[in-house]
This record gives sequence, C-alpha cells and structure tokens, in this order.
Amino acid sequence: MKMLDIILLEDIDAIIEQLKLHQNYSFSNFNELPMPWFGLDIGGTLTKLVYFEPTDHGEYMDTQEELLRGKTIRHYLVHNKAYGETGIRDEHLQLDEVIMNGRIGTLHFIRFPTDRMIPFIQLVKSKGFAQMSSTVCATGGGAIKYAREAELELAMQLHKADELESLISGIEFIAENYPDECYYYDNPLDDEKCRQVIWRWSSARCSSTDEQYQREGRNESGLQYPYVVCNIGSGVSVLVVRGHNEFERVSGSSIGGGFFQGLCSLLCNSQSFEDSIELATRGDNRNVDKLVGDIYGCGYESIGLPSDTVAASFGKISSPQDRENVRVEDLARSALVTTANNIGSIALNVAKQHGVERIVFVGNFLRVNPIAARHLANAMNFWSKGSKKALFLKHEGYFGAVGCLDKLVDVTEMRRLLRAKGVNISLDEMSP
Ligand SMILES: Nc1ncnc2c1ncn2[C@@H]1O[C@H](COP(=O)(O)OP(=O)(O)OP(=O)(O)O)[C@@H](O)[C@H]1O
Ligand SMILES: CC(C)(CO)[C@@H](O)C(=O)NCCC(=O)O
Repeated sequence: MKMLDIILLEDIDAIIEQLKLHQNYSFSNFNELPMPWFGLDIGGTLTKLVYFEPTDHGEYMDTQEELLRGKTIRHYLVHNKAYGETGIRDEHLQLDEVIMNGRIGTLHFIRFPTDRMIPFIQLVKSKGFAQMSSTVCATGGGAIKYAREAELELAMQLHKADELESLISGIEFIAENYPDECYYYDNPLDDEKCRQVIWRWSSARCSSTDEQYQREGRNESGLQYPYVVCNIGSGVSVLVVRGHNEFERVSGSSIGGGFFQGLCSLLCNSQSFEDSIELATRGDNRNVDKLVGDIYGCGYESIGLPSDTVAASFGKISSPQDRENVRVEDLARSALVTTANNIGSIALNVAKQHGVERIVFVGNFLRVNPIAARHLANAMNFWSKGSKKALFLKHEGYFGAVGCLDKLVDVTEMRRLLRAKGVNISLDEMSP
C-alpha cells in the first residue's frame, strides 16, 4: 500500500497525480504529521497560538522523539498560564477530547501582542523548541510579514494558510464539534433581563437525515447556511458564507478594535484594551454623543428614529465649555458605542443586501466586552425589525489559529475537490 506524503489541500493536483499512479493508497499518514501541532494566527494587534496536545498515545505509535517533545512543550506551555510579561493562556477556553486530523487531544489557547513577535521567535529558539521538528501552521498578515525571519531563525518551514479561509474553517470546526459554542442575547440592553442563550447552530449530535435540519438548509455536519461573519480584529472584515468553503469577503472597515484602542489611548490615556473596557463600563456616552432627542426634543418617529438614537457621535463636545464636565469614562464609552454602531451598520447592510438572517460576530474586540456585543445584538434586532439575529462565539478571536491547523487535512473539502476534478474514487480511508 502506498502512503501519500502530501498533506495540504493546495497540493490537490499532486494528490491526483499520485492517485493515478498508485492503485492502492492510504491517507493514514495524515496521522503522521510530526507532533506537536501548532496553529499560529499573527494578526495586526494580537498573535493567537493554538497548541494541539495529543492524548491518544495508547493508540498511536508516537516516536520517542515526539513523546519527549510533547513533555518539554507541556512543561513550558501547559504548566504555565502566563509567559513573560505579555503572553497569556486562556485556560477557560481549553477544549478536551478534540478530534483533529484523525488524532484525539486537547486544544490550548494562547495569545500575546504581535509587537512581541520577534522576542517570541527568540524565545522559541532559546527554549530549544525550534530544534524539534513539528508542524507549525501560520496565518494572518504576520504569517507573510514574519515568514522569512521565522523560517530563517528557527530553520523550520511554516505551513502558510489564507487568513479568511482559516477563519471560516476554524468557526465551522468549533461550531460543528461544540454545540454550546454559539449564543445570542435575550433583551440585550435591559440590565435586569439581559441573558445569554445558547444557540444550537450546530446539530453535530443530530442525524443529517433529520427532516428539520434538511428543511433548515443545514449541511451534513449540521451547520446552517448562509450566514454572515463579521470579524472584528484591529480592522473589520465582513464575509458571506454560503456553504462549506464557499464564502466571499464583501465588506470591511478600518473602524474596528484598533480604532477603539487608539482613540482611548489618546482621549483617556488608557494603557491597555482591558483598561479601556473598564473605563467604558463606568461611562455614559450620552454626555458625549448628541442624540436624536437632543436635536428634536423627542424622537423623529416618522422616519423611525427613537429619541435615544445617537444622531452624532462625539457631537456634544465640540466647544471647550461642553467638555468641562465630561469624564474620561464617558469618552471611552462613546468610543466603544461609536465603534460598535458603525460595525453593526455595515454588518446589517451586508446581511440585508445578501438576504442572510444570521450574523456571527467574532474577533478579539469582543473579548471581555459585553457592552459592544449587547449593542450589536440590539442593533441587529432593532434595525431589522427582528428579522436578523446577532450570534456570538465563545472562542472569539481564536478561529483563524484553529482553522489553519484544521485546514491541514480537510477531508470534506478534499472529497469535493477530487470529485470536481473527476476523480471517481471512494475516500473512506480518509475518515479518521
Ligand atoms: N489583550 C489585548 N491587547 C490588545 N488588544 C486587545 C486585547 N484584547 C482584546 N483586544 C482587542 O482586539 C483587537 C484585535 O483583535 P484580533 O486579535 O481579533 O485581531 P488581529 O488579528 O490582531 O487584527 P487583524 O485581523 O485586523 O489583523 C484589538 O484591536 C483590541 O481592540
Ligand atoms: C487587513 C485585514 C484583513 C487584516 O486582518 C483586516 O484588518 C481588515 O479587514 N481591515 C479592514 C480593511 C477595510 O477597510 O476593508
């Protein structure tokens, strides 16, 4: 039996060549991607690192070298929750018993600021991790920007993947496997009644022949299509997803997480994102923003603008006298509401234009930031008269890093590509 030694979907033509050459084949060497596996999403502000730690040693013949590597990595990464001054492991997001590329293991989620990327490469080198042959998949702008430096310094090859393809792969991988991942807000702007409700977007545990799911247009894994993804990172990307690996980036905005943090640094002397959120939580944007009610004395009901709608962001602080009583907390709140409203408006327009009901908001701007999420939830519901739904995912900013790792072997996609190329063979061997 011939082992195929190709692992990336991009290599589909080479796979087909090998299939033509060999009558018998096996995809079992997908399980032979050298351990450990890392997914790295190097973004404009934050770098996200996902580490897959295998736990199925009993079933797989990992080499002595791999076992030793696993121990060394575990000792450093898994035994700590903080690395240096800026690296953090989000322990609350850890996923156990994950099946990925045919192996069972634990996914660990780690992040650090991208401006620490060069020191990170030095650290990896100094800890001796670089001498270990391992599988490192990288995505995000930094996977291009830092590729040469990382590959030269560490003498290892990065498996590079497109940032938006990885994002969607990661969202679908997590949503398909963790039915509790997705939630929405009930009564989003009511402090008393507001609550998060789990949304069973994935029917991973339901049969694909289930009539209800077929009616709702779910695919074989149970996900519902189409949906809009609004990724709020440093900048904002808005995508329409119509099916597995079938998506388009239709809009974007530079008014995103980077804008919010930049504004708060300038206006409030905020030292960190957490600091800005904390200030905003104690602030009141009505002291800064001009509302419809400030202009009309009431709502402008004939065109559907209630009195508490922001008519002009930062519109109340034009003169020095107006600014006298404004607190930094109010400014931070206004920066947050301005950012969220602007993003909400773009996402809603995309959903309307493309006739899509569900809008999934992700990205680290939503980290520790329920105010923005609740504003988005309310805006989607109110401005669409209840026809659009804002959904949120617990792993917020980590989907690119998960997706580039999962994209190593995308069995469904490989099947589709082979079929599209007219290769009529059964690929059951590919199933983990
Ligand atoms: N600890 C943090 N440090 C800095 N920014 C944070 C932090 N936590 C949340 N954020 C917010 O998340 C944003 C970055 O989000 P994310 O990691 O999803 O994007 P990115 O990948 O860095 O950017 P892009 O996708 O545009 O390249 C920041 O702009 C900031 O608003
Ligand atoms: C450039 C990217 C894709 C990098 O992640 C992101 O920051 C973004 O979508 N920015 C907004 C660009 C625009 O205005 O469409």
